[in-house]
Amino acid sequence: MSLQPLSPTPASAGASRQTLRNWETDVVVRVEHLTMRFGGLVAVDNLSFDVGRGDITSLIGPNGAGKTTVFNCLTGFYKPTEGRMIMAHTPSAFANLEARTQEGRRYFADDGLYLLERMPDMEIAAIGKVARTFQNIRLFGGMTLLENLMVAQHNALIVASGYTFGGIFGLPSYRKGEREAIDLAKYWLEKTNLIDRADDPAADLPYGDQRRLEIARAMCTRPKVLCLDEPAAGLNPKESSELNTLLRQIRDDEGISVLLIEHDMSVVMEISDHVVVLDYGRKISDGAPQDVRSDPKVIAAYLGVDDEEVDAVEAEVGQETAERGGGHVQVVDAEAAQTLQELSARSVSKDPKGDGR
Ligand SMILES: Nc1ncnc2c1ncn2[C@@H]1O[C@H](COP(=O)(O)OP(=O)(O)OP(=O)(O)O)[C@@H](O)[C@H]1O
Repeated sequence: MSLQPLSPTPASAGASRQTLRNWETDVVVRVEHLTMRFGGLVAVDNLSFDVGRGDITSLIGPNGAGKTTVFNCLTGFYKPTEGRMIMAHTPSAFANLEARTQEGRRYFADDGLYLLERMPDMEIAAIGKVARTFQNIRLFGGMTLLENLMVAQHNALIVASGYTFGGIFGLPSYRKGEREAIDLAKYWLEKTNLIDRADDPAADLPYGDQRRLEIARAMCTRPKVLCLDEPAAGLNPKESSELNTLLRQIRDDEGISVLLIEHDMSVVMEISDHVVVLDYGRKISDGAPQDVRSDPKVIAAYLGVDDEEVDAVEAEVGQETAERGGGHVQVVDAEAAQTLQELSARSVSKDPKGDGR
């Protein structure tokens, strides 16, 4: 089956991703001064960062750094204590931001501007076009793969039924909507290499396939931003590599912006355009992967050293660079990436296939 990409291939596709810094020039999601408190615990502390349109942006940090809390705020599961989160469907959405914010409404569809902190989770998904997956798999195990992807398109089918009994009476608009929903589901089953199992119950799939089915289900909601919470958790190296390919396709072929929480540094460093690092709810580093991975503050955070010891880590990283002479930054980078990978593996203490929370 060959279907057109869901949205035009972005102009950036095929260009050297390393040279693009979309988060500085074309922002799809802006997080401004986000704070989330649980009683006395500050899980996210005055956090600001931008997600570039058409980028893969990774949110990393040690366990408990606040990454999932940021996702829960962005997708409406938590109402943030303070801060603003802006979804911009078009680059011009920011033009009247301050005036629009004063108006007190939740979103301005004509401007492509969505103030996510004001919107309930259903609206964020359906209108804001932000989709997500969870740390723990949340499929309908007794339903087939195809049915799982049809359920994800419930909103579109309700519209196609004219908000009536159109489905039961077989209205032409409903039949057309249903055909489109099946086509879209098949498209994503093919993209995720699951088409041969379309009629099997989701619970019968191996773990790695269930992870990909979750991504397929999120894509069936036709998002503009896809938030993935540890999609590589529990995957073997071959499955991780397939996941990298899939996420690149989602970015390059579909033009979807991806926001990723991930502990697997091989995934993060290989596919990210932009990395934001949290520690104790605060941003400690923000930039291209090659800059972030050799940032002493990041290495120190993963080592769990105190603030006053960061200088010592910085000196050590600098000394290694000097010892290897000029032009050896790559060597240090590779070592730093390896260090991060090891430290991050050490910091993941939970069972990735477990319930999480
Ligand atoms: N609903 C909640 N009630 C109280 N505390 C919470 C709640 N959700 C998260 N926290 C706390 O907020 C802090 C940040 O948690 P969060 O899950 O966001 O971290 P994380 O970076 O995603 O961690 P991990 O990598 O382990 O998933 C932790 O101290 C956590 O215990």
